[in-house]
This record gives sequence, structure tokens and C-alpha cells, in this order.
Amino acid sequence: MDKKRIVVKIGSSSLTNSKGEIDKAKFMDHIQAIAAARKAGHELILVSSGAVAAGFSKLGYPSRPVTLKGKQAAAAVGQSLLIQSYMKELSPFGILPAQILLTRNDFSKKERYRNAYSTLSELLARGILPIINENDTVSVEELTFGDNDMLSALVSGMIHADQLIILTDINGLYDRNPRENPDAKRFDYLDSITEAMLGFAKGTGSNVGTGGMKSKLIATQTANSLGVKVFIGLGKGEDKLLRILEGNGNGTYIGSKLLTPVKNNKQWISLHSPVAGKIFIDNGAENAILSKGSSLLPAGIYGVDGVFDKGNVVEVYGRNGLLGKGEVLYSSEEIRKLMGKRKPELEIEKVYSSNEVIHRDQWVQLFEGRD
Ligand SMILES: Nc1ncnc2c1ncn2[C@@H]1O[C@H](COP(=O)(O)OP(=O)(O)O)[C@@H](O)[C@H]1O
Ligand SMILES: N[C@@H](CCC(=O)OP(=O)(O)O)C(=O)O
Repeated sequence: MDKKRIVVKIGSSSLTNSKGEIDKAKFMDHIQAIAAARKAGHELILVSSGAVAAGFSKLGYPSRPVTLKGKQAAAAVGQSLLIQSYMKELSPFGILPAQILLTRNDFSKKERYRNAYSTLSELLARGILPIINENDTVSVEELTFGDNDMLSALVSGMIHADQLIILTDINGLYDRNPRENPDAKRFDYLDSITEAMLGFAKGTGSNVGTGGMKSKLIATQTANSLGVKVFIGLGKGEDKLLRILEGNGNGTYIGSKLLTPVKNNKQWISLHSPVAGKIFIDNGAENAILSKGSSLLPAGIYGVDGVFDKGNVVEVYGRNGLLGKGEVLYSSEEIRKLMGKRKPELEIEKVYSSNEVIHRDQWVQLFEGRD
């Protein structure tokens, strides 16, 4: 089998018990499977939940806390317990883990996004097993990933993984919540996640998990849009990851064969960049961008909203509303002077070095009406 780069996301319910402790048997099952997949030559990155679930009982909480300070305090204790266990149990297999705690800001600032990518690549190149979690203790509610399903999707896109494996306490997506409908049917293979599927995926079934199946499906849509195939399910035994990679896993596989990887700068523009302003373009420019894949030139721009600098990301609007997002090569002040002008006029003025306001390589189409 080809050597693959895989992101494995393990949910709280697959690591801990309801009393708020790491479940030794579940934990060791993952360790053995990780070791076997690495031995087979695959590159692995772990996104491990479980910090809150493994920490709350040590702080005297009877169950998973609901307040922000309670969750953050529990995560501070639980995260170190988790990493300690990973270190100890992976060591006999000669695997050295590295703890990486990320916040939403690490993705929204371009330099930090690039830096996270370089660090992860360096760790992989040196044979280390990165273990990622959200930095729960410092993340504030408005600035979180939502859950680790989304974090794992964003990481798998960033490092151009071949597959994202979401290990949970249920063997895949069913057409109704199987905990409430015993005759619900499971999907084995899906090309993509549709709106209808989002409708029948519901919340968590355990008292330690957070997002339930719905958050896994939303994360799957994101991973697929970045060119990464997804498996959602469970498994037992040291060969469970290898079986999943061979296509024999106990769960649902999602993503057609036609998925295309997305370059990191385009991922950053479409999913992480803060929007600094708006540009309004005419029909000719809209056609050129959407149908011919051209860059955006000043001639087609008739309006600018906001104050922004060169290098910021703006939204571009046409007759169909929002068309996409792109990184501008001029400030809002400069674009106001340039807009509507054609090449000869710009050349006579000899002020600007390049004609493009947004280069095609820094443009991401969000309007789905056209290719
Ligand atoms: N249509 C569905 N198919 C499968 N599981 C579902 C569905 N709707 C809701 N669920 C629930 O989602 C749960 C898995 O999510 P969650 O508890 O958040 O797990 P984790 O801790 O692994 O992230 C399942 O145990 C199940 O109760
Ligand atoms: N970052 C949190 C987990 C958040 C989360 O998404 O949990 P889960 O639904 O179990 O994957 C923690 O470590 O407790």
C-alpha cells in the first residue's frame, strides 16, 4: 500500500469514561493502532480531544462542567494528563509525541498560519507524532474552532493529508440518530455531504462529546472542499487504522475520487482571512473572473467599500451578489483612484507597477453558479 499522510481525530468519548478518567483499554487500543500505522510507513498527525473529559473529576466536578471557566480549568489539568499518557504509552514503540495547542488566531493571522504549517512539516520530517488540541484554557468562546472535528478538517487541509479519519463512538453516519431509532440505516460510501444529511445528523450521544454527528459532517464538508477524503467511524484492535486505510473500516467513507487539493494561500483566503472591505465589479469583469479565470483589473471596478491596505483580503460583489474573496495588490485609497481606468490610461499615468487589483492566484470563488 502507498505511504499515506493521515490525520486521525479521536473524540472524547473514545478516550475517556463518563466518570472523567482516561479509559485505559480504549486509550491503549489507539496507541497500538497508531504504532501499527506508523510501522507500515504512514505519516500520522493526531487531533486528540479529551482534555476537559479527562480533567474535570480531578477538580471535583461531578460531570463535564458547563461554565467557560470550569471547562478551561478542567482542560488545563486534563491536557497534561493526556499528553503524559501519550508520552508514556508511545515510548515503548519508539514514538515521540509533540504537543501542539492551537487557537483560532493561529489560523486567521497569515504569518501564524504559515508558521503552524512549517512547524508541523518539520515535526513530520523528523518522525515526530504531532498531537493537536485546541488551546482550550486560553480560547474565548467567540474565537474557538467550534470543536475538534473542524480543527481536524482545517489541519488536514493545511498539511494536504490523504485522509482524515474521525474516530468516534459510533460506526458512521446513519439516516437517523441510531441511538433513538434502532432501525436507522448506515451509509457506507458517500460522494459528498448534502443539506439533507445535515438535517438528520443530530447532537452528541455521550456526556463527554461536544458536537455530535452534525459537527462531523460540517467538518467533512470543509475537509472535502480542501481535497481531503474523510472516514467517520470506529474500530478495535491494532490493525483498525490499516483496515480503514484499505477501505475496510467500520464506518462511512466520504469524498469522491475527484477531490482536488487546494493551495495553502487559497485555503487561508477562503477559510481564515479576516475580511477588510468590499469591491464592486461590473458584468464584464464578473464574466472574465468567473468564466475565463482572469485576474481582476481596475477597468471593471465601480465601487469600493471600507479602508484597507495592500495585502488585505476583500470580498468582491457582482450582479449575483458575493462572488468571492481575494488579496488586493493596492490599498482602498489607490483602488478608488484606479477604478474604471483601462490599461493605456494607467500606463500614461505611470504610477502603478502592475495592472491587477487581485491576481488570479490570490482569488477564491465562493459563488457556486459557475466553474
Ligand atoms: N444520524 C446520525 N448518525 C450517527 N450518529 C448520530 C446521528 N445523529 C446523532 N448522532 C450522535 O453523534 C454521536 C457522536 O458524536 P460525539 O458524541 O460528539 O462524539 P465525539 O466525542 O467522538 O466527537 C453518536 O454517538 C450519536 O449519538
Ligand atoms: N478541546 C476539547 C474537546 C472539544 C471537542 O470537540 O470534543 P469532541 O466532540 O469529543 O471531539 C477537549 O479536549 O476537551
